[in-house]
Amino acid sequence: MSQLLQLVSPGTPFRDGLENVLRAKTGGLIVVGYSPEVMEIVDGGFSINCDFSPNYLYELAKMDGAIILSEDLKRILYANTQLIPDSSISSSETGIRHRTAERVAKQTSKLVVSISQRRNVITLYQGNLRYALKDIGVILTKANQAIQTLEKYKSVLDQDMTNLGASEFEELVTLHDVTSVIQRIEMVLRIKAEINRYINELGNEGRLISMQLEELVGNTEREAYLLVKDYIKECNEEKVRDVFAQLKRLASDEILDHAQISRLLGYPHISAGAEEIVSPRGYRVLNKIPRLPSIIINNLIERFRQLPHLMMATIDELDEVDGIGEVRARTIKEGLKRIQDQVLIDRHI
Ligand SMILES: Nc1ncnc2c1ncn2[C@@H]1O[C@H](COP(=O)(O)OP(=O)(O)OP(=O)(O)O)[C@@H](O)[C@H]1O
Repeated sequence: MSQLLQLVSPGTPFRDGLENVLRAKTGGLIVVGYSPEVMEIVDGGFSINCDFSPNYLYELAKMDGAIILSEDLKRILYANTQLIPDSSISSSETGIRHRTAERVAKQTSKLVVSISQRRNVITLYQGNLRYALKDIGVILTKANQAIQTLEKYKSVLDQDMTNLGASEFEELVTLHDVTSVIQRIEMVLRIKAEINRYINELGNEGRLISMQLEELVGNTEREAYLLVKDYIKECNEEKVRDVFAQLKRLASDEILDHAQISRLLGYPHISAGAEEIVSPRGYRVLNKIPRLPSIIINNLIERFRQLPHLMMATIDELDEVDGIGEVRARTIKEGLKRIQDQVLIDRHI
């Protein structure tokens, strides 16, 4: 769907052409791509074979019948053709143009666009997908509302993350604290995905929204990834990826279920374990220390296993880790202390 929307996003010549036809109120039926399956159901018309231009599309739409474009939308191949799709293919549309469009899309898997003459709407069909393009003003309003919601959720998430960070240094983190933060992250990511859909549909009108989104949550996926790596029972890349894949699949009410999320992290006995104290490995904290390569972070975690042990490590002990010399050991020790001080101050704001 998002690829489809990008194809017809505002600012593209194709969208300009569709808008021209819509404004002219001639109606239109357009097939994108000319494969053997399409050839089979096309009858009559003229071969045009010229470069695509929004104005040509508008002129050709004045004629009856369907227009066929090349798959890359660069050429207009045929106009004034009749499409004869298999009439046994089901269609929920009532008008002939729209019914034809839906059937052709199902039969050929090509993108078919129907522009209604009377109802002022552009409808996209591809396979079983059907999508009526919305007015840009309406989408912009929705996208702005979603950004406002996102801002609120993100600020609560930031505070929760800081509080979690502070509890980590005090060794007071419960599994419940961790699953709460993961819930919030997932909600933020879902709003982000919704806004991304609007951005796709807005094309170059969505630039400002896109910048705001990047500013607000550009880093959230990375933070979420490190958080899961910090707490998942068995830490390997495949398991971490799996947690995110499964989180995505949860229904909205399931995200609120702490037991579900604990299970994803590898803690199946939630009723007994909700208040279980857990310790992070230290991925999030170590990633905040500037210029610390990931290989060294991995070596540190392999050696000390948990953040509390890492915090207690002396400069000599840090120095013994592969890839760490005395200077770097000092930087790490100071970095850890600085992050601890900062997070404890921030928590009490
Ligand atoms: N099989 C077809 N092949 C090509 N063009 C078609 C086909 N069926 C309908 N059309 C086009 O649709 C026009 C008539 O559509 P009709 O008014 O029945 O459609 P509709 O779905 O109600 O759309 P609208 O909302 O534009 O009225 C025809 O004049 C013709 O240009």
